[in-house]
Order: sequence, then C-alpha cells, then structure tokens
Amino acid sequence: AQPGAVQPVPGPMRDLVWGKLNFLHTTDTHGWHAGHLQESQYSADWGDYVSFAEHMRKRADDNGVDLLLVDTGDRVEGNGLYDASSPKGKYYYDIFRQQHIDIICTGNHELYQAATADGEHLRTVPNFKDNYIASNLDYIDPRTGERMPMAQRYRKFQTKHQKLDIVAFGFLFDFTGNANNTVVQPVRQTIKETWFQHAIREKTDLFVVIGHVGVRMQEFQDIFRAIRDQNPATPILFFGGHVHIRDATAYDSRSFALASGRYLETIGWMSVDGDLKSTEAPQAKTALRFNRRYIDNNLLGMYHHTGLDSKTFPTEHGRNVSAMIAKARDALDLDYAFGCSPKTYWMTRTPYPGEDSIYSWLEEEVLPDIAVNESRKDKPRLVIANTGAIRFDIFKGAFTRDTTYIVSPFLSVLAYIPDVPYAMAKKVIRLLNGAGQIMGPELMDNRFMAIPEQLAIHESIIHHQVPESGAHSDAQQKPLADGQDRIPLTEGYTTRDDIGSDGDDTIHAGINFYMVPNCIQAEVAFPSSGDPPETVDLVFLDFITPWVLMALRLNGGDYHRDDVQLYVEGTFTELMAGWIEKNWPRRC
Ligand SMILES: Nc1ccn([C@@H]2O[C@H](COP(=O)(O)O)[C@@H](O)[C@H]2O)c(=O)n1
Repeated sequence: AQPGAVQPVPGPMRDLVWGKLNFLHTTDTHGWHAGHLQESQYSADWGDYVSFAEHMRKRADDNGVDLLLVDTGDRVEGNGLYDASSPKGKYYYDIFRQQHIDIICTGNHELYQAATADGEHLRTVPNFKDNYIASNLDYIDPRTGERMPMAQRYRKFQTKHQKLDIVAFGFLFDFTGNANNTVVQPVRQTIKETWFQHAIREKTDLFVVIGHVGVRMQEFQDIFRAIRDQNPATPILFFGGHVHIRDATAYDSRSFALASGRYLETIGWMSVDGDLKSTEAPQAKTALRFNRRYIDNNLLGMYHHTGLDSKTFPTEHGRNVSAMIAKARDALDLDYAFGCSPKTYWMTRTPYPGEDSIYSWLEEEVLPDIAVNESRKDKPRLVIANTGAIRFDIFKGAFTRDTTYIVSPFLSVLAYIPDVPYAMAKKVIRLLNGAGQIMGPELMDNRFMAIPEQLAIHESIIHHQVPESGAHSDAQQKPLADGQDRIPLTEGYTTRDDIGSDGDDTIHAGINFYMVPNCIQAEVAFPSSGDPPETVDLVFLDFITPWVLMALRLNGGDYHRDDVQLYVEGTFTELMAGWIEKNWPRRC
C-alpha cells in the first residue's frame, strides 16, 4: 500500500474456490493504481496486486492448475496518477505494465481523446504484445492515415499445466464517442466477419471472451449466441466491465460471465472445474463447476487468500512497483491541498436533492459561481451538468490535486447557446431526465449522461437493517482470526448476482444506493420577482451537446452544433478546483 494509506480493517471472510482453470480479473481501474488511500477496504495498490498474483501463480504451479490474469479496459481517466501529468499518463504506462496480464483489451476511456488512443496504440499494446486483443477496434495511423487493427483480432494459446487450448477474444461495446483516430465496429457486424467465423470453428477446449462490455449487454449475448451455435458443448467464459458493478451470470449451463467492479476496489476471481479437456469427455456434457469471488482490494484480504502475512507477502517486484507509484505521486504533488472540504459529499449514498448530496452542492453552490461569462453575466441562464461527469464522492478533509481528478477527470468545458426562448429552454432538463432515449439520427440513450452504475441499477437500494456483527448463518463464512467469531462488519459491497449473495470475499454491512437523475440544473441570474425572462442563455457541459440539441429540436428549436459556443475559458475540472480554492479553508 502507499505511504499514508489507511490500514485495512478485518472482516469475516469467504475463501476462494480453486478449479483446474482460475482467473484474476481487473476492470475499469481508471488510474486508481495507487489504491484508495482514504478507504481501508480498498487501500492496496498495483504493487500489492503484483505480489498477490505472484503468490497465486506459485500456488497454481504447485498444484498443477492454471491461473490467468485478465484486464478489460478503462485503465485511464479518473485519478491524479493518470490525469495530473503532462502529458497525461506520463507515469501510468510503466506502472501498469508491471503486472503480467494474459488477456487484455480496450475500454471506451482509452478512446475519447485522440492522444489517449495514440498512447494505447504506442505504449500499452506493445507492452502486452502477444496478449492484447482488439476484436472490433481499428486504429488510424496519424502520419499515413492507414487503418489497421488496434491489436490482433483473437488469440489462441495453451495453458501451462492443464494444457487447455483456449481461443480468446477482446471486444468493446458499440461505443460511438471515440475520437476520429479509431474505429469501433459494431459487435453484430464483427461476428459476421470471416476471421471471427473461422476463429469460432477452431478446435479448442474453451472460449474466453473478454470485453469492455456489461455482462448483461446485448453485445455479449450476441457473441455468446454466435459461438454457442457452432460449439454446443464447449465452455465459454466471459469477463466484462464498463458498468462499474460486481456482477455474475450464466448464459447457459456451460458458460459463465463475471464483472469485477471499478476503480481497483475489486479483484475478480473466477474458477472452472470439471472435464475441461475436450478429449476428456468428447461430446459428453459432463457438469462443469464455476465459482466467482469479488475480492476487496486490501492487504488483509490478500494475506488471507495467500496464507501469508505482512512479512512474507510483499515480493521484491511488488515492493518496487509500490515504490514507483509513490515516486510518481510525489513528482505529481498529488497530496497538494486546494482546500479542506467541510463535510463528506456523496454521489449515491444519500438522497438527491439533499444536504449531503454532491449534486445539490454543485447545483446550489458551484455551478452558479463558475458559470459566469463576464460579457453576459447579467443574462439569466440555465446551467446543466450531467451527473456522469462526477466520478466519485468528496470526503471530509483535504481536497487535493488527486481528489480533483478523482471527482472530475474529464476535459469537458461549459458551452452555451445564447438567447434561447425561456419557454423552450426550461423544457430541456425534463427531456434529458426522461427514461429511454431521445430519438435522433443516432440512437442516444439518456442513461449515457448518468453514472455507469445506473446502466445496471434501476431503482434505489436501501438497507433498512444494518447488521451489527459478523455472526451469520452463511456456511461459507470464515472468521478472519481464530476465536473471532463476532467481528464487527465494515461498510462495503453486499453483492447480489444471478449466482447468489455469497460472492463478496468480505462480509459487509450494506451501503445505500440512491438513484440520481441524468442531469442537474441551476437557475442563475433570474429576476427575483415578476415575470420570467423572455430568453436565457442555455449553458451546459459540452459532453451532452448532442442530447441538448436534440431536446431543443423536439421543442421546436432549430439549433445545430454551429450555434454552440464556449461559455467560460477552462475545463469544468479547473473551474471546480478554483471554486474550492476560493471558498473552502486552505487547511483542515
Ligand atoms: N467527457 C466525458 C466522458 C464521460 N462522461 C461520463 O462517463 C460515462 C462513461 O463512463 P464509463 O466509465 O462507464 O465508461 C458516460 O456515460 C458519461 O456519463 C462524461 O460525463 N464526460
């Protein structure tokens, strides 16, 4: 863990179940490779994960079984370690590559900015040369204009001990927000291509499909169907991401799909046991046993799963990686405090609107103050921000350079359309917050403006009874230390997936999740009494421009991209950090 990271707290644990073939899975790490310095449950860093994987590989070797590591993208954007450097990712590439990953693919965040896609192609793809897969993604060389696969389309290999033949794919969901130096081909088109049709006819023991795709998204269902139609009995394993939740499901009795959360809070575990070699049971559908675990990313858990302790756990390589991260954090001055947050502001742990809601704070305090264009400052305006622009809670205490990027990593700016009839402008927010999608030339799902979790979670989850201790009837529960049969529960994930509610490795007290709207809105410089204004400036984060234009059009406003102008200089992130510097005490 990083210097200054909070110590993990023991909790009742569930063990890992090993099989002949085992996996560790990370996804949507978004630059959190230093771990969560302020949250005990997730305070291990990428160096600790390197040590953990080394011990787990050794155990696999000792027992003659196989262990593979998977990463399913969105490694960047969301933490100072990636975002605070210039250029972005100056330290990240060398840190990330220290983990040996057997199958790796791209997420949408590697593609929003052309420079990030360049970095992916020039650094991460070669760093993971034989293991990087891009089944439906092409890269366009900026010098020649040549379009080429981002990496190999699929990978065929054999495992070390069990000698299992594996055909692996690496997909991205049908993402359309990429910069123009990449091309994402829709999955339903890709699976018709000759190379894919050939690959699914390869003789193999298992198919492994990794993807930056939610395990319940249509893209995975389509891939599953295509493979299964050709291979009635072959096991198919899916590793997904994007939605930022812990999840597992099975598409049929010989398939299994796992999603492993977000922000290096979770290391996913999947194991498969049974007759895996196709020659062991040709054509016979002998039962397979799948297991999954969501490992909280902290040292106590890693000690528990490896049977080691603080002295025996860190490997030389792991220690070196932790040191690399500490050095990078220092060089980036990530602990520099812009101000001291007077309280904790939550994204979804508290109702919106509400006094502890980060969105109410933005709407009532920040947006009115930062959305000011000097030449139009007296003009009434509606200021709209999408809730997905905010990526994490703000904890009471120091608001640092790191926190800035943790909360708001994007390069979005405040844009506006001047002098929109108020009667039309005031209807926009209702359309943006409507369910479903605003129909346009492209299908634009309104949920893409909100936080990714709400792609999967459709109603608030409120835990009315928070258990006080770890005394459960769960047969798999194991006390962490001998004689400790009543350990107080820490707050954390209490995952319920299609397999059951025994997936989390640590038994937690539940955390509430309150749904948030897609967008919030502040009314600024409105007359305090009398008639509403005839026209207003409609100000919004440029990320939601397509939705705003479509909402205006649906209300009879013939507005186009040319009508959208920059409202204030500076990114939203910079404006927010500036607000904090001005309004919160410097020191805690
Ligand atoms: N400039 C941006 C980019 C993205 N968002 C929000 O992030 C969501 C995607 O996040 P994932 O980690 O799931 O890929 C997207 O739907 C937006 O809500 C943004 O606000 N601004």
